[in-house]
Amino acid sequence: MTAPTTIASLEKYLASYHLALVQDKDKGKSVVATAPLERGAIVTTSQPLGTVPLKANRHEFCNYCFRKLGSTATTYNQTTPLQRCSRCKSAYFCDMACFKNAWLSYHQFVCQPATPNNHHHHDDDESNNKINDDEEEDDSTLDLEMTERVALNVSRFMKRQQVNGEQQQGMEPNDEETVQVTMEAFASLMDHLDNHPHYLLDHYASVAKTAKEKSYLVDTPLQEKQLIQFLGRFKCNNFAIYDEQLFTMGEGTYPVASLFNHSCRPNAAVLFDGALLVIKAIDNIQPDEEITIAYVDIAHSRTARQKTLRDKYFFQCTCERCRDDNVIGRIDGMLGEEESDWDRAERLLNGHHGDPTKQDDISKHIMQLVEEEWDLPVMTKTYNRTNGTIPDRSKPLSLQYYVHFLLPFLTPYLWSASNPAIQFVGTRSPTHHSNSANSSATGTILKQLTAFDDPPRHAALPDSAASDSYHDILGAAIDQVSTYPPAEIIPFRITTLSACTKLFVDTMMEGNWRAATKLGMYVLVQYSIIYPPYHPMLAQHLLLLAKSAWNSIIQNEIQGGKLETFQERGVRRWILLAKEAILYTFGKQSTMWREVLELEWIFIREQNLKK
Ligand SMILES: C[S@@+](CC[C@H](N)C(=O)[O-])C[C@H]1O[C@@H](n2cnc3c(N)ncnc32)[C@H](O)[C@@H]1O
Repeated sequence: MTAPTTIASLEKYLASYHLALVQDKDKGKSVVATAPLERGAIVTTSQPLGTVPLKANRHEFCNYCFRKLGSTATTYNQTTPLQRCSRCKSAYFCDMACFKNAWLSYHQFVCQPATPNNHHHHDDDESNNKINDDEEEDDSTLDLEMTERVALNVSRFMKRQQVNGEQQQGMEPNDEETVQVTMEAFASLMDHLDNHPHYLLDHYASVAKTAKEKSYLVDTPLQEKQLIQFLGRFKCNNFAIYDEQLFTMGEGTYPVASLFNHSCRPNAAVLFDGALLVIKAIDNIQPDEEITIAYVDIAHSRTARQKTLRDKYFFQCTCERCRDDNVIGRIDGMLGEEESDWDRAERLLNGHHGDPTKQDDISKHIMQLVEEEWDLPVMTKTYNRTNGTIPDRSKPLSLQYYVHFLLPFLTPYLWSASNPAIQFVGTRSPTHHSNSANSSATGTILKQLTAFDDPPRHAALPDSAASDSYHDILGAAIDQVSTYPPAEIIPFRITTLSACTKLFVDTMMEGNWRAATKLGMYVLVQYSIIYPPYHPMLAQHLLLLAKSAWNSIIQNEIQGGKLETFQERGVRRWILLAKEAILYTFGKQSTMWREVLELEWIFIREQNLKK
């Protein structure tokens, strides 16, 4: 009746992906590569031991497989709505197949006939209050639901083991994640129960008690003590399940993926294929190198990241981004601190009386710059790679100068430095759209990237970035901007980034594409500094920026403006970089891949029409 104490099947599973577990004195287990892994490669996949959809939006996706309608290329035009469980009226599934799977695995136990209180049919929930109620409920019930689902799976596994005797360890390598593999990984996870604060331990105890009293768990050999241990593991191991737009849909217990340690400069990223978690290499990884993922959004300041890592995961991060002895570590000094909870509370209490350091006033100020002072055609012509101009060093570097000064460092040169296969040869040949099914994925993209009409590197600005190394280019960019006198709104601060990301979304929603493009260019500069080049956030952002810039061109033409080559060049570069990044992250099966191909197709067609 005990959990697996061996990890033989798990190790065999990892070995089939060229991975090994090693013991690290500070981190516990670590996953290392045993063979070179190419950027874009699947490091491993991980099956959920339990998933819980967020209550507030569980009507938007299948609660079993976590696919949204139309989320895959093949089902894009499918209009069949999700099917709602007719009994509880609060769970949604793609079809009978998903419903049956969910029913067998957990839904038969947790499905309660609908009452006016637990009835969550979205169409009936018109009032805002109702939706808020749902959200509050999420926090208190999510742990219980996760405990129930995981406990059901674990006890089922234990029962099967009793019947079959101890699992026979086959000799063959297992490249499939069997239940045995998942269970071995789960049993090996840290729970940090010695570190959790008292109020959480009390919460775990009460959740465990409630779960154990459920009719379907009362007779299992699992004790409350073990359920408390599960809850401890959930807290420092579980994943948010998100969609392609990176919106959270739910939470999942993924034991195999939980073996990977954290870095604020990760070399791998977590993506989801429905409810299957996929870890992908976002950089080339060498044998013996540790594979890391980020547990927190690395766009946060060092203080904020480290606080979450301490409070939720109980460790002190010492990754390269968290140290000051290297270029990546200098990013945090540049970003500074975000608005603290205290500042925010004070701002809400006191209103905001014209203090330009406060977030709302920052936003107003930025919009004024974007709408009135930032002349995109003039700036692009002034600060480009061929003519040698740099912003006046005696004046503060305001937002638009920052963007036009830094963009040439970062895209394309930072990209080509991180991926030698990308070359900017300065040819002016038109881009050929080749998408033949049998050409290799990367081959197609790289050929197109060489068709950039950027000038060759020796003609490029700034000179100090003429080095081939990613770190040198980034270091030079950081050096350059720190020599300017401080601006009223300091462009490289994290507070400016958060204001601009919000404004970028707002202006896109308003259809103000010209402003959105400028804000998007600023966000691209910051993301290029903060995220590794093939990070999913960068892929997603490049696509949004390309779309905004394209819409801006169209909007301008409708209003009688004339098309400028610099605009086309920008859109083309962002489309190509988006393709490159999407290919290595979300992959060719994703909606994003289809979207970027569509955008490219429209773009090329329009260009050809004008010839
Ligand atoms: C999801 S688990 C990762 C696997 C874990 N090392 C193990 O042996 O089970 C998260 C825990 O691993 C440890 N950990 C992860 N990343 C770390 C890092 N960069 N430095 C130190 N400890 C880390 C922390 O104890 C954290 O709570």
